[in-house]
Amino acid sequence: MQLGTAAASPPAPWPLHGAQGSRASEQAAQAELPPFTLMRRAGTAVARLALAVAPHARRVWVACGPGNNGGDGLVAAAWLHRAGRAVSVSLVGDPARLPADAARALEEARAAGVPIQQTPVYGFEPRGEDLAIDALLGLGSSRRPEGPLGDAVAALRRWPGPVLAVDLPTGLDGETGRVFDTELRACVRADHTLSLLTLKPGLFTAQGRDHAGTVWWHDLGAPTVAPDAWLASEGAVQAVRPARLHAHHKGSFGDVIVVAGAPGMVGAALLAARAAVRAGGGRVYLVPLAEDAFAVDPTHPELMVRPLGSLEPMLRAGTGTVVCGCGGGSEVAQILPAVLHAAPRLVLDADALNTMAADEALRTLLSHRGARGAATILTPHPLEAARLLGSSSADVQANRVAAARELAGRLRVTVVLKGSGTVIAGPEGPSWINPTGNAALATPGTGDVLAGWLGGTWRPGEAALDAAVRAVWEHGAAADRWAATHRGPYPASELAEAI
Ligand SMILES: NC(=O)C1=CN([C@@H]2O[C@H](COP(=O)(O)OP(=O)(O)OC[C@H]3O[C@@H](n4cnc5c(N)ncnc54)[C@H](OP(=O)(O)O)[C@@H]3O)[C@@H](O)[C@H]2O)[C@@H](O)CC1
Ligand SMILES: Nc1ncnc2c1ncn2[C@@H]1O[C@H](COP(=O)(O)OP(=O)(O)O)[C@@H](O)[C@H]1O
Ligand SMILES: [K+]
Repeated sequence: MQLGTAAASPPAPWPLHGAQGSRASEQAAQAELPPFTLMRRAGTAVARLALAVAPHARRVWVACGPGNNGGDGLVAAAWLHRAGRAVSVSLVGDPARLPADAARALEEARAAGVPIQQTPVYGFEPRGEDLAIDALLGLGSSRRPEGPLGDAVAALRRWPGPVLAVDLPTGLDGETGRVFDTELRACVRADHTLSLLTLKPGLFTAQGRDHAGTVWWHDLGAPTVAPDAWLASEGAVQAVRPARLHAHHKGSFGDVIVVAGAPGMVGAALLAARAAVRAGGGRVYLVPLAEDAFAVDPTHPELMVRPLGSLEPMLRAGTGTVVCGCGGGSEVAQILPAVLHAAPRLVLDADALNTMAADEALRTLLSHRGARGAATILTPHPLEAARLLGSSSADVQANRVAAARELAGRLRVTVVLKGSGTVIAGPEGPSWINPTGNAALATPGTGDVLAGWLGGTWRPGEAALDAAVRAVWEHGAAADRWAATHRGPYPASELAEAI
């Protein structure tokens, strides 16, 4: 099934399994089924999808690797050959060393009369094929493809026609979405990927989206194994979208206090506050950190602008969600202790995060919030997360789910690790990956909008994780609607009005 397909009711969240979970699922299925059953199902599913995505294809090239991923490709090749397609297989690997299932697939493909070329791919150029199938490496992939495998990947990258990847685009780590080759060259860029047995998280975050194309999933009829993470869906978001009842009044939704905007950065605070209004926050107060800031937002007179001196009494009232940090500069340091102490629900972004990264005492205050049941959501981009973890953004990007989880556990907070495939993680339970959003969001201020949106949508009493999953989905969905009719970056001020 294709993810996101329109259905009578919006789809539930999709279960994601990393390498360990996928292997556990494979073992559970193998234990129940006669030998070769899973591979036959896998290869057949690949062949059927090939015909569905490229019904015109008369000639198909299948690049098969040295493991069971190659075996899936060989089953698909034989199936397509029997269906009357002109199939050519390039087998990269020693036929004598194939695992048992793949060896059987090779035997059957040969018996069916599929032309199979060995160790060829160097210098391979298309000869009129209409579709290429990447069955080089899947779950067993652990390092940069080199030698003949690297040549085959290069040939697939030169390929001008559509590419269907079996299980994973070769060169991509299915667990993390990192490309093994740090220069991002030795990885197939597929138009379609059919994830087999389980859906792999790496298809949806880090470099995964750019290499997987449209993701499809076939569970091969295997028993279900508890997921490692969830992919958010419209249905999952609807399930946690709070109702606006007829009898609701503005006090029903909770106040929002945006404390942000150091001198020269007041725009960031405005973006957050405007988004909080749009998100349905009850009363939205804007407390600029810059003393000479405006006293009213003329285009949004519903925003209540208050001087910094009024913050502490407002915090003492103890009911509002506080959004803190957007464009906060070094000035944010002065108010963080009070905010950490008093806010019942707190969203920390940008300079609030950088300030905490440099101040252990503030981090201790933060983790104490978790211990006393006060909820906090951190919205770092990878560099901000790295500063908090004492690592590098490359380390964070190498395993985004693990990094978000580590940070959530250390500080006892909910973490929204932003970027392609935003990760939402709490200290316990499965994490979430968000599939909405696109590179139109890669422009200044869209993170401020997200922080404000989160503050405005988060209801008193609601779990931080639910609010975060919903806000990130809606923020990305607005960008997807916009990108359907526009090119280039999405101006943050327009996004703040549109979600
Ligand atoms: N078993 C079943 O019933 C089912 C299996 N299924 C299918 O099997 C796939 C997993 O198969 P798999 O475990 O054999 O791993 P696969 O990805 O084919 O590669 C392993 C081989 O590649 C080699 N290798 C790795 N990286 C390399 C590199 N950079 N450069 C060079 N060599 C490299 C590695 O060598 P090694 O690392 O051990 O030296 C090993 O020889 C899975 O993705 C799915 O498609 C599903 O259809 C469900 C049913
Ligand atoms: N390629 C992308 N795909 C999806 N979302 C993206 C992409 N690039 C950026 N975003 C989103 O845009 C926002 C940018 O936030 P951030 O980096 O904090 O920018 P700023 O601080 O300028 O507002 C985040 O929500 C992030 O997830
Ligand atoms: K593959």
